[in-house]
Amino acid sequence: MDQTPVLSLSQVSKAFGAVRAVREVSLELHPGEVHALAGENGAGKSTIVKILSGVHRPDSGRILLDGEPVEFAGPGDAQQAGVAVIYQEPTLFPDLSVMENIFMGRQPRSRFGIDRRAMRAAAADLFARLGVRLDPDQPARGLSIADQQLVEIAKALSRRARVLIMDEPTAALSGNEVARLFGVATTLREQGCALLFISHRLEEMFELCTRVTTLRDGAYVATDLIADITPDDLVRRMVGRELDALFPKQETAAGEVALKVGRLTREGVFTDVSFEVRRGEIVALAGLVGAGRSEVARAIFGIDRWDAGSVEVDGRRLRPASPTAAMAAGLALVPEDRRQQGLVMDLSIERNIGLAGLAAVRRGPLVSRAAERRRAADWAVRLRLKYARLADPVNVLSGGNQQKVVLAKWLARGPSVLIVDEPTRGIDVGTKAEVHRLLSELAGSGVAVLMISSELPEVLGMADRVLVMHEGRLAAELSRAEATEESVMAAATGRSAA
Ligand SMILES: Nc1ncnc2c1ncn2[C@@H]1O[C@H](COP(=O)(O)OP(=O)(O)OP(=O)(O)O)[C@@H](O)[C@H]1O
Repeated sequence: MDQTPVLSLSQVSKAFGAVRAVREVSLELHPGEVHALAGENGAGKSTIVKILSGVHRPDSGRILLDGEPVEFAGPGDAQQAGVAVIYQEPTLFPDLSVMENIFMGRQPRSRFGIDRRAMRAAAADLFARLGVRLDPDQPARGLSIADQQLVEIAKALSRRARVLIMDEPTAALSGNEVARLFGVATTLREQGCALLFISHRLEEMFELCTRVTTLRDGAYVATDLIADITPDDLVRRMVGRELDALFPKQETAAGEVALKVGRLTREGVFTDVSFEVRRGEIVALAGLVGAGRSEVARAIFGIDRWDAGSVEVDGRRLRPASPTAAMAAGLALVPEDRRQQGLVMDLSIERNIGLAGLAAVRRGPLVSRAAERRRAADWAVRLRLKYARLADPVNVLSGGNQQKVVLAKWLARGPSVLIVDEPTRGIDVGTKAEVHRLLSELAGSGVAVLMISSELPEVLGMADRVLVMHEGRLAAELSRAEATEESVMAAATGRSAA
């Protein structure tokens, strides 16, 4: 590439105390390219994003804008320079309309005040440029995450952003929404924007990106043309070793029914859901985002009430709407939204892992700190957690490593029925295989596992049976042999009868 990059980093380093998050990393973003930033959990990707967007200042090294050194004293400076970040879950003002969110503080004015007609036209124009349909007058409240991201992208465009950074934007999107986002990204690239794209899904990097820069343990590994490398090459660059099988599913004989859900209904959310999970089985709950899978899980675990039906664990009926009763019966739920439901952010890693399983480390009325620490250390190794000290608060961990702490917290409890909602979302390829092996081992040891997953390869690779939900109902039950990409998608989109 002979043009000058719009934005680049040269030999940039950043440490947090003893943690050297980014070490002498260089990165060039050219107009008209989608550049992937790859690396395992804790490799330093988000730190790079924060340096590019003016949130963190590098300890050493330079940021160059159009080839000239710049300093971003804060996010405002980076924004001024045309750098915009689209986060996985944007934070719009719910009570304002789509167009007010876009033009916040910069509304077009006429002699009589804010010119709503001009604002509406400008918003419509931005959406037309992006090739998407959204109503400028709609309130932001109630927009899907995918639509909220589009509002953020429109906002960035309206500010004439030249560099768009997307930090794991696809993690919470459905297949169609990902396709739409990729369409928008391609349009922006063709219009001359530079895009930096972060994802843990290899296929996405290969579909969308032109080049990829890989980080490992904060250090720069390589920048490659996507066309020149294979997914295996990329994994090797990220992990620094060969990977074992990604779906190490053990064959197990199914035992007694451990979880029995009968005609469970929550009005307006899901209807007449019945199924069983036996000891030793991994049953996947598949379906599109919004089909009601997480809602069923939350109701089973007692977080949400249900209107009709029953849940039995080991033959005993559960008291509705009581997570305490569910836990006492041997049920565990690893929630989808881990930050809000899974962790106490300013408590230490070891205390967070200990939280759900206090009984196991309790001697008399006291919790043994030594036992808690040993157990936390043991799980940290098993899940390849990247941390400085177990006494550090979980909020200093990278996003993916926080996910691992939630997993550890529930796995450490030794449940008899484990419900995992998107167990590997945000988790890097190296650890994904590890999590799959753990789930498989747990099932092998007699745990009944109900796994909600939007990743078809994970569903097909791990499940003994696949239940598919469509619009709040079970649309199909498929054996491991019957479950294929086509059969699951057909049921998930309502194209096949139960
Ligand atoms: N504010 C902070 N204080 C202390 N350590 C931090 C802080 N922010 C990041 N770190 C550490 O820096 C390292 C890199 O973290 P970063 O969030 O950049 O990783 P990442 O590649 O984005 O990971 P993931 O894929 O899990 O999101 C991690 O070890 C993390 O714990």
